[in-house]
Amino acid sequence: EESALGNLIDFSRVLGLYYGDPEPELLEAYDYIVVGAGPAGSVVANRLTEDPEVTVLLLEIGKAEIPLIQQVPGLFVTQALTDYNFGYLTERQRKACLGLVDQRCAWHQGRGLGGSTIINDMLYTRGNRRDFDYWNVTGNPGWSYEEVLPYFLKSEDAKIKDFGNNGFHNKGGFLPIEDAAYRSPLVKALIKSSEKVGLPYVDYNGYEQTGSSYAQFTLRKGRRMSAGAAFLQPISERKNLHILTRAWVSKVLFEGNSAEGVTYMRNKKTYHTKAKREVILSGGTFGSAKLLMLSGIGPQDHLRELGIKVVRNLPVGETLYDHPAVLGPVFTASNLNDGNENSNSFLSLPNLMQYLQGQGPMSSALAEGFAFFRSPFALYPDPNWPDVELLQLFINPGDDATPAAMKYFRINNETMEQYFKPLYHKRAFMFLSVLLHSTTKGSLRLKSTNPFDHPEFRYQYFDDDRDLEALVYAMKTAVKITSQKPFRDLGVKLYQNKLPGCKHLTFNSHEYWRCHAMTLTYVGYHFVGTCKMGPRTDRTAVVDHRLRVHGLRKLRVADVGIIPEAPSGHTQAYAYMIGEKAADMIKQDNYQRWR
Ligand SMILES: Cc1cc2nc3c(=O)[nH]c(=O)nc-3n(C[C@H](O)[C@H](O)[C@H](O)COP(=O)(O)OP(=O)(O)OC[C@H]3O[C@@H](n4cnc5c(N)ncnc54)[C@H](O)[C@@H]3O)c2cc1C
Repeated sequence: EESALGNLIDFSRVLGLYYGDPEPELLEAYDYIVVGAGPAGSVVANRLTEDPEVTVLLLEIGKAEIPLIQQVPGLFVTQALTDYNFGYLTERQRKACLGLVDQRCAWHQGRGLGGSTIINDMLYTRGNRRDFDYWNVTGNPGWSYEEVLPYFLKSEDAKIKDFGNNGFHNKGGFLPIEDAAYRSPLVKALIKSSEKVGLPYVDYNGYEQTGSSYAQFTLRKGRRMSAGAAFLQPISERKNLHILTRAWVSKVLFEGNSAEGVTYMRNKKTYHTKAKREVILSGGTFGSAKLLMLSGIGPQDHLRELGIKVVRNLPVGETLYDHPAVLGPVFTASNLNDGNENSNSFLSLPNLMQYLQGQGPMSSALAEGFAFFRSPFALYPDPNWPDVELLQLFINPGDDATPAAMKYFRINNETMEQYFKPLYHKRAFMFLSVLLHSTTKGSLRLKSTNPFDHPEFRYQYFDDDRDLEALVYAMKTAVKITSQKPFRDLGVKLYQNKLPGCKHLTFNSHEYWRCHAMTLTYVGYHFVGTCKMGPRTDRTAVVDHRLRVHGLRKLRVADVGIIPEAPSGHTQAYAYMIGEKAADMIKQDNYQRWR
């Protein structure tokens, strides 16, 4: 990350989006201070400043987004190689990431005005209605599906051809949700083939999630719409919102048990700013947990070990879930001549010309379609509550002649050379097999009291063997789906080359797929739980149902870190919804006017 070009020259000053005066004359105190401009923080800052009387300071470590590069969906994997990524790594894995460099997976996390939505894959999924009903009945009133749906809708400006008018979508919000402008023949085959194995074509953001579908994206006319572009840029004229980039918040300041402001560092100087009403932490699952602990809120033994004065003993960082995933299975498609053979054909002038008109493969996030279904290892008995997902991509890492994909996934040389490289001149594609309800739980702690240090992660993929078995089931289902006629017509065949490390096993056997998953482990990037929401009686909870930190005043957490269990969907939609709901709760609790 230190060597990223953007760290030496700040291109965002000239090429970045404009969100208002980048060096506003600061007030001594603001009504609200929001820490972190990811999707949740951007929504909170936007909604609270609808009232021109209310002042908000939004502090963000990263920089303005550069649309020229970051809004190109087809360049998705390269975004994580820039300094818009914190560049975290897992600890060395025992049963996972075996084909990756040092047996460590990349835990990319975005930073900048938009947070991870600047570097994410733009897939928009709301999970399952049962997630929210479960949160609601486990001590979080107000979070049932019926109660959160209006907040999903509030953000949304949907253009979805087949399902736009089914009652689960809205028009006119800040956040565009669109179909991809480009669809490969593979995703069409996915929908038809899934139907043949009993997975109907559905709006997975609609009434029921089980089935297959074209993905919906945070795109506008083939360009990425980050949270910054969607929620901050359009309100750049508001004088009551001050946005500071490159501002690293290092501490929340307390008087007794009441949050009174923050300390932040910017341009090597330290500043203190006061909050008259509240401090809202939207630093993301890792950022908010880290900041709470640095401020004395966390497990008291851990804080004392580091010499941090304890403000409140709470289980911050003690819960950490992800969606464990696998790169694969991989398939070849001998009858497919769609021009997406490899990076040579993909990064072509005709494709670039098409992209400029919001079309063609470069306008696509590379992932195209989903199938959501249940494995026999599902945690919850409800038959309509899928625990696994297949995400179909129209390419594979072997298509990339640049080091981008290899670095993004951390694929080691041996695996790249022997397994993926032979596919460069063949038309091949892959699935990502994803486990939604992981039972493997990890934790996050501080490495030191230095706010710039990465957190210490304790998370071992497949710690619970059930997670691995569920993923193997998903991979076998991918093989079943691709053996149906619509895929066969495209000449689709399972790629039979064995992975290094799995060569002693019979190809396509149960043991082989277990080995594949352990070798080519992928990360869901859906980290949740470090600031878990739950009632005071829940000894694992950090915030209550109104997102107030237990036992403290004037302090809330509003980001995906509050999600109590591994969710049924990718998490950006959750973040936008949490931001919308948090903003309303803050207004209610502060008797603030809103439109
Ligand atoms: C590579 C990748 C791909 C993904 N793909 C998808 C996808 O396709 N679909 C999907 O639904 N989800 C996806 N996600 C996940 C999704 O983007 C996140 O869940 C979502 O962005 C979380 O939103 P958030 O507001 O909670 O926090 P974040 O997006 O993490 O934003 C937090 C912000 O706070 C800032 N911050 C943190 N600490 C401080 C501090 N101390 N001071 C000042 N600022 C601070 C950070 O710099 C960051 O900008 C992906 C994530 C990644 C990393």
